[in-house]
Amino acid sequence: MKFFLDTADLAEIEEAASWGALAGVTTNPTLYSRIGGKLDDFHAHIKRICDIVGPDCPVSAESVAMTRDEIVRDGRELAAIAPNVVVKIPTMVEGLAATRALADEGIPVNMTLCFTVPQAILAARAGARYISPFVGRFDDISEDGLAQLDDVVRAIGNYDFSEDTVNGEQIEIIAASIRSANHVTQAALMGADIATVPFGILKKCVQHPLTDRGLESFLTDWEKVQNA
Ligand SMILES: O=P(O)(O)OC[C@H]1O[C@](O)(CO)[C@@H](O)[C@@H]1O
Repeated sequence: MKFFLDTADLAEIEEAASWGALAGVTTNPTLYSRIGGKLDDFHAHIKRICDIVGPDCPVSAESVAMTRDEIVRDGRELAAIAPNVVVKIPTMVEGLAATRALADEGIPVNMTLCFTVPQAILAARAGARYISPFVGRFDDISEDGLAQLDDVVRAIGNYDFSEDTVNGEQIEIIAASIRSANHVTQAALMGADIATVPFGILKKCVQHPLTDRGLESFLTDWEKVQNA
């Protein structure tokens, strides 16, 4: 499984990128608004993210347009920002149609707001390169977000979508709306290709109390060696 960072915060992206294990970034309108993002700076901001993570890390930037033609226009503009931009499009009829059009132009799409297996299969058939089932938001309505993610991973794994995607590339499932390190564990056990995680959760994925305790005792014992 790969780790993507789910944020629009440049400092968080810089720090996570410096850890050496970051494979991509996802943003959405809420995350951009949370950092005080302005409309006329949006493209420049996505470019800054692309520059930080480098050309091998996909950066998802979301279209908020509601019609096929507007989404396609938005998608082309977003894709022109940098070669690693992935256009994020909501799972809806106009979004599927726009995904097909963009995929046919070789532009990768991350189909977002995906909650069910039929939605995921339609996204795949429309040419999406990434599909983002939401875990936490499903839990929020007293459903089982992890079970739903598992269903999507298995259903997509049942078929060959290489004729549907850009250049026959393999579809990757992004476990999204991740709220805990355990969500990451379960997503990995299910075989989700990617988990996109907020910075706070990424830090929790690194930490463990036994690691801290073990480190403390190793340092204390090493002190003793030095003073022996
Ligand atoms: O439910 P949350 O925590 O707001 O997460 C929403 C999810 O939507 C996304 O836009 C999907 O990629 C991610 O940015 C995020 O993981």
